[in-house]
Amino acid sequence: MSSVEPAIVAENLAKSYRRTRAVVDVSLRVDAGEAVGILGANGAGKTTTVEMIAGLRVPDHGRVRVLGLDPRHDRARLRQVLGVQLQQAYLHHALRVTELIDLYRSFYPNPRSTEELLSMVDLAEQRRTIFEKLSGGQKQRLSIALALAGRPRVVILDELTTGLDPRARRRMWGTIEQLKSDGVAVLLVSHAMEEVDRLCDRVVVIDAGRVVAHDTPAGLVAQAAVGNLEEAFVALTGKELEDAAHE
Ligand SMILES: Nc1ncnc2c1ncn2[C@@H]1O[C@H](COP(=O)(O)OP(=O)(O)OP(=O)(O)O)[C@@H](O)[C@H]1O
Repeated sequence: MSSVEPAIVAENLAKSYRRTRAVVDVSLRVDAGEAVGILGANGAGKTTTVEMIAGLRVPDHGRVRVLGLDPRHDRARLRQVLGVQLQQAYLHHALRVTELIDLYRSFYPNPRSTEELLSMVDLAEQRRTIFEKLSGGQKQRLSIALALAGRPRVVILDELTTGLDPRARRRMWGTIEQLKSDGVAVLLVSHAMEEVDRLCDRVVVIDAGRVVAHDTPAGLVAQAAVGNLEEAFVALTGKELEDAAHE
């Protein structure tokens, strides 16, 4: 594998659920050490896109490679290099935080230590808490720790900080910046403009299953001739980011 190989390449992805065309045509690329954001209104096709990239859904059309691996055929090797945090984590409700972390660590040859993971997501005090007793934000932080347990070279994060308080959010941003400087490739689905602006080198704007813009945050603002990323999003898609209004 050459060092210039992109971490993620997705070409012309499409996926329909019965009559819903969730993803019509999405292409994107993420290189090592960069973060690429996917912005889109509710139902735009963001989660479906990242699920196809992670190998959790089979595309109707298109091609995905993650570090040169085909998610459908190289599943076992992919699991060693890819960390995925999805919106709904299906975790064993009766296990304690450290039991879940240690379970995930056991999947990898050289995992992060339990202490490092607890500290990265600020859950040291909850180490003995049973999963179902965690708050929503704590559950989310745990799912991020689990995604990072195996020192992945590629990370997919769906709604990284939605529902987290400002302190936890800043801490997660620091974690992502550290991952980037360690050469990890990050694909980030977000509704939070401030987060995308701060963390993402490039942004893919999706509307109704298609890429409508793909540029740096500053490039999108310039393209739309507006004052900030949120205004650029509205100008490019004609939609508000619903969730952003509630943050
Ligand atoms: N399992 C499914 N079965 C049927 N339709 C689905 C399924 N998952 C998603 N959809 C539909 O596909 C479209 C895209 O959904 P998707 O979850 O990919 O969008 P999203 O951009 O991630 O939205 P959100 O911001 O609300 O999470 C929506 O119309 C949604 O209702």
